[in-house]
Amino acid sequence: MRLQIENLSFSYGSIDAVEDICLKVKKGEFIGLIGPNGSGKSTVLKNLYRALKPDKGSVMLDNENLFAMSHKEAALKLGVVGQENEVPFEFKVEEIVAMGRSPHKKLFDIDTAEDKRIVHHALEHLGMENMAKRSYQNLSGGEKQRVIIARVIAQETDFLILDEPTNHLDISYQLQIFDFVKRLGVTVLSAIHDLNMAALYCDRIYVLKNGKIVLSGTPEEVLTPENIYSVYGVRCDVTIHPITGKVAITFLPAGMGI
Ligand SMILES: Nc1ncnc2c1ncn2[C@@H]1O[C@H](COP(=O)(O)OP(=O)(O)OP(=O)(O)O)[C@@H](O)[C@H]1O
Repeated sequence: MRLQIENLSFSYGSIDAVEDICLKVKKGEFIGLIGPNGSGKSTVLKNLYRALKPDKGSVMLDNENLFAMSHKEAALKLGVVGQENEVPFEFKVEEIVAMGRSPHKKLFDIDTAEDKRIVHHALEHLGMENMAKRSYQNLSGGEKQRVIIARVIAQETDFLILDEPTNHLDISYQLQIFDFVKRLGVTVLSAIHDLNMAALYCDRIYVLKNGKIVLSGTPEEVLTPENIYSVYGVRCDVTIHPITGKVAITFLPAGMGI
């Protein structure tokens, strides 16, 4: 087991954001975390990448207590794309991506030819090589998102935690990012809003509602019209797509419901 979360709970002051979360991720799995706005997806992920500390529960990464690891040890194992990616100073795109190499280095180590090759390779994969010298702050939301994904690729971890990684991206980059991450063959835990994307890419899905996991299973098991209605209050039609062989959801506007 790569990741095992047991009974994790977290409150923001008096707001109980997530409660008794139990979740497992096996090696090589692509796991989706879905649920309505405010259901607690980011809070769970922030507790994993240690932006927050759980009030209760345990998190084991490769059978080690995640919270007993140094930040560097954790960063060598876990790559993170969070939701807030603002950078306070003026950095070039290639400098941001090079930050992904820092867990592999000691303080004051300079970038080696190998680091530069990895950074270039990551930018190339995201179609950003011609933007390497641009200032990060002047990029569009989608371009920034691709730089942050290039940075996590340059970090070369085999476990990615992604919080809405395709937020801001047009459909071509959404598919490109998920295809790319899938091809990497790494273990992934990702919050995903788009249920059709979750159906296309996830091996298993956990569903959060009001801070609790209410369902889990394969996309076929979880993404049924009944479940989607009970979690989101939205009517839909679900079929198995003839080309992808995956669940395809058509949402039904008010008045067109069954
Ligand atoms: N910094 C904070 N202070 C207080 N409450 C917070 C804070 N961040 C989140 N919350 C609350 O915790 C709950 C869970 O929020 P969270 O951001 O984890 O949900 P989410 O499922 O990721 O939502 P979204 O889909 O909108 O990104 C919500 O009720 C939210 O209002």
